[in-house]
Amino acid sequence: MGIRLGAIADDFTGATDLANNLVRAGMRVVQLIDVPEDGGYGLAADADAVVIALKSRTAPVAEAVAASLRALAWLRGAGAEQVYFKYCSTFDSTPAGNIGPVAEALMDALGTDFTVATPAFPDNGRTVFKGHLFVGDVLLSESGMRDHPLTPMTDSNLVKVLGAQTTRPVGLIDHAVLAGGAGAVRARIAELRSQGVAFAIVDAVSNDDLVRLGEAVRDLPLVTAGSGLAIGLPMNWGLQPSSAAAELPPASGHRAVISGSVSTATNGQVRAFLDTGRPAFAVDPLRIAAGEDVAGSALAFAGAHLADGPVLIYSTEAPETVRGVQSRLGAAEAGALVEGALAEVARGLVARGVRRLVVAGGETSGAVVKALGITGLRIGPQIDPGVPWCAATLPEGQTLHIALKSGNFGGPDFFSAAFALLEPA
Ligand SMILES: Nc1ncnc2c1ncn2[C@@H]1O[C@H](COP(=O)(O)OP(=O)(O)OP(=O)(O)O)[C@@H](O)[C@H]1O
Ligand SMILES: O=C(O)[C@@H](O)C(=O)CO
Repeated sequence: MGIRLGAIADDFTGATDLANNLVRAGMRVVQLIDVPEDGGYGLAADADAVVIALKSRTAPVAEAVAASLRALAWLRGAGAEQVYFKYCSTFDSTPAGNIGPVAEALMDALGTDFTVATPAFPDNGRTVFKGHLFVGDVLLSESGMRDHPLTPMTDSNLVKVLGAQTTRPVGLIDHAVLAGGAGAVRARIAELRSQGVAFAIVDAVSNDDLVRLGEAVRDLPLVTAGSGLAIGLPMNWGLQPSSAAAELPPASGHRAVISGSVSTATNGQVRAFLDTGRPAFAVDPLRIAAGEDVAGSALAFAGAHLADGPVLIYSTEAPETVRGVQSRLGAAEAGALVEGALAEVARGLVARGVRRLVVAGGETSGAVVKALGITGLRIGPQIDPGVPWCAATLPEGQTLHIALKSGNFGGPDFFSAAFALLEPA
């Protein structure tokens, strides 16, 4: 039997976030790192859903479209009955805008003239009302996303934002329709379709809204959303939440955290870890730039402390410190130096017996997973909203438990909570 749902995610930690919500709603999920090169369908054996993680969010439009179509072809080969295009819950898009063109290309390839679009994820404070996206209590355009270096979001009106990214008409399914249940949503979809509307932004302020929407879109070949809509889809295949969907092999081996994230949430989590007095090593980009073997020093430090419990290797710093480094080295160069060093640290930690690894930061996660040669992840139990433990089979055959944390996700004691979750009950 093939998979039920096939998903294409436009970034790495976003893919894990989606997979996590699907698992919580009862699906067994495998996340693939990019499209497998030669078949690779064995990776999807016994999965209900496969999420393919791309790096297409900020790629040039033509590249994002081509990668998404490659992923679609693989998912159809795996038997996917419905396709889910996952983007960020803050609808991150460059001014050129990849969400519209990718969605259009997927619609054309699937031969469908209509789809829905909603980044709502109420559990993480993302809600859509009258087509406007809120982040916590403020409009998207008044949130920190306004100043994002790659994807600044200065308009909260998603009908307008998506409308600027597509030649096709964009409409709205508003909260009053959602309140009427799945039947009312289906009727509104039929109405919009008859008017030639191709995309409907959908309001959702609660998980109940997303469950109603999930039921209503059961027969659409393509849905587009943040990770929130995932909670309403598995039940369309008769699947119910169950802990069995999140089962991973038992975990053992040394524990470590690698943090290359510079976000506010991660800064707090690193501080909380340091406050516990556990061993921690700071990676300084300026020392790497000066030619010092910082990764080697970090590994020597870790080697001396791994037996005592989790070790943290981090480059996480407050925004003003990061800006200072970036002004001396250039932002891209600083990022590349740190990612290279942390990737080497990851390889060295695994060689020293680390089998439970937490990684903080989307770019950092991508660099670490690539360095470790991981091609697929089995998704396990949730640590905090959007972040599950996963199990990966390393190229040498060992199992590595790994958690990939998006910068802004997780509570203040995330690192300790993560390891506690893996302890036998
Ligand atoms: N001290 C530092 N100085 C300069 N750049 C750094 C420093 N520490 C990390 N970086 C770089 O900053 C970038 C952080 O991106 P990353 O995606 O890993 O984390 P994030 O942006 O906080 O999280 P997310 O993208 O998941 O929201 C990486 O390229 C990383 O190498
Ligand atoms: O939807 C989100 O906010 C996250 O899954 C994400 O995409 C992080 O980059």
